[in-house]
Amino acid sequence: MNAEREERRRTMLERKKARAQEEQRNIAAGNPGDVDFIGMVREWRATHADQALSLDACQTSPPKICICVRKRPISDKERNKNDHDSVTCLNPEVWIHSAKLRVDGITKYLDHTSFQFDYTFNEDNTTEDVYNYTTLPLIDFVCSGHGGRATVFAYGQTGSGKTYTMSGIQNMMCEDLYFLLNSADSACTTDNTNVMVSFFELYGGYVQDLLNNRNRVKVLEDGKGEVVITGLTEVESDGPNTFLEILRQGNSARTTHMTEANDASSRSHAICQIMLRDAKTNKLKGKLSLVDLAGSERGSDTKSHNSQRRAESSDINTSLLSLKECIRALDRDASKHVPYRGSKLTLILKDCFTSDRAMTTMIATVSPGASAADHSLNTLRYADRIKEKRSTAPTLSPRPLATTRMRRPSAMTNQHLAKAKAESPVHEMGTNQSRSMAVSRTEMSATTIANGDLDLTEENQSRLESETADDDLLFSEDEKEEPTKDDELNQTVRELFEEEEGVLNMHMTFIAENAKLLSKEGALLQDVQRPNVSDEEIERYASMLEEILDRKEDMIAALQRKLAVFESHLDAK
Ligand SMILES: Nc1ncnc2c1ncn2[C@@H]1O[C@H](COP(=O)(O)OP(=O)(O)OP(=O)(O)O)[C@@H](O)[C@H]1O
Repeated sequence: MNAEREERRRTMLERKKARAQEEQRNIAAGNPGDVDFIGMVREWRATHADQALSLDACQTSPPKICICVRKRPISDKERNKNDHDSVTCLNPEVWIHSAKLRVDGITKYLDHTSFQFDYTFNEDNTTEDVYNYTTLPLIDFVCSGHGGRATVFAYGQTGSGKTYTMSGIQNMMCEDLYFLLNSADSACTTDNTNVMVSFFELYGGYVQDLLNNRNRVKVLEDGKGEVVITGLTEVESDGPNTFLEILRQGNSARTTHMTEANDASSRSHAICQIMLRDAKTNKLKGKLSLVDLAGSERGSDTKSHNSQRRAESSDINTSLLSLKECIRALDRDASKHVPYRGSKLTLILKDCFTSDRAMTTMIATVSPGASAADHSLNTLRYADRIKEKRSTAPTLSPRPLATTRMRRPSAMTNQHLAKAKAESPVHEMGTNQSRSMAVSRTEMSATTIANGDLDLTEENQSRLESETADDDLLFSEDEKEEPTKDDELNQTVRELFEEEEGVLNMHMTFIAENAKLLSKEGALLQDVQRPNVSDEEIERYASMLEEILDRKEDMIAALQRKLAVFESHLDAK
């Protein structure tokens, strides 16, 4: 027996030493954190690496809605907190690994959740990769001169890389836009088309003009259903250099605000719109909107916030829920309703959802840290719901991408790009590539209102301006009187999604609590299985087990009640 005990001790010591060595190796490689978990993820990756497809392999004719995921590299701040990388992108899949304990409360194992999108970009992919596969086709589409509306959204948790990705995309598109406008087969050329740029922020219910001292401007929808932002600056850009300068001005207005007002940037939606207007008639020939959305934190993060912050969060949640519904509606039958009045954000982007010549890209950004896994899962679920149903792109056929992907920057533009890169917080990484058991969900039905081109003649503009009252969000008299089925539907959709969010939150809490209880049960069982356990200890075991089982029963009953109410509302609506 002594020899056996010695042997066990020796094995344990060896294991401990090997673990410590591995920990040191992980730290040296900039990968601190739970050694076992890191080891399991590493092993998982080694056995699954061959699942990743090349980005080219996933490229089809651009879908009407393209949803992709970008994972950023783990940051020094996360490393210092001993956070570890728990996200794996195997294009077109993304996997979230969660550390779990078995019933014994000791044995660790990995739980994996995966989703599949059009593309997934890992930490080694450059912003240029993201741009080439997601945004470049949209620029081509808009430049074809047929009134195309294209929108690129960056969505994700605060700090997950939305602004990093969006500012990189902005910088890269400057040149391609003019290259395409000047290409031989283009219906839009710089001779017959004016490139107009506006840049504004939606913060706390206000629209602020980033190209004009953050002036507050008004959003209004006239009797014809056209949405206009009155007083918003549109700056003409005559080439890539001017374009970069406009972007720099808009971004710096945002950045200044960020330092002044805490982390306001993460609470605002920043929208950069590039309008291609007919040089003679001012008619809109194409529009590209680049939208850096506000951080997608959930209600649970805002419990400690004051009422203003909670109102902001509620505003952001409403706009993000509404946005999801509008993009989903885009992908459905054109006769269906688009609930664009659900928020100011979607109202402003109305023509991007109601035009039959619309294309949308959603770049969902995720932080790699295990501590952000819940947020990352929420981001991926949000993106996953948008892409359930697929339709093909509008009949306009974009020109071959090869022409645009081979960008030939002029010396002068290069200088500007270098300057812009130096000024922007964007730093590039290398290149690589990286497929869900995407949960199929019940679709919410809705009905579409067709919309004509936004024709901003001076007369129209001044008429709309004179109609502007003190309210920031105005509707024509016709619109006000209308009892609006839209509003009711928006409300229903919002309520349903808020309720769904409540169920998901409760379910997640249930899982977390259940895991804790399982650990307790494991420890309890182990304790009572010792030799020579006293009667008192067995009694204590029985009473603690009863407590645990009661707690479980309560939790299951509460979750069942919430689920039943939610299901009855789903059926009713
Ligand atoms: N792909 C990436 N490669 C390297 N660094 C990145 C990448 N993505 C983001 N970062 C860095 O991570 C940090 C947070 O990024 P960023 O500001 O873009 O996040 P965000 O989602 O826009 O946050 P917020 O909602 O608060 O504005 C920045 O320091 C940025 O430089």
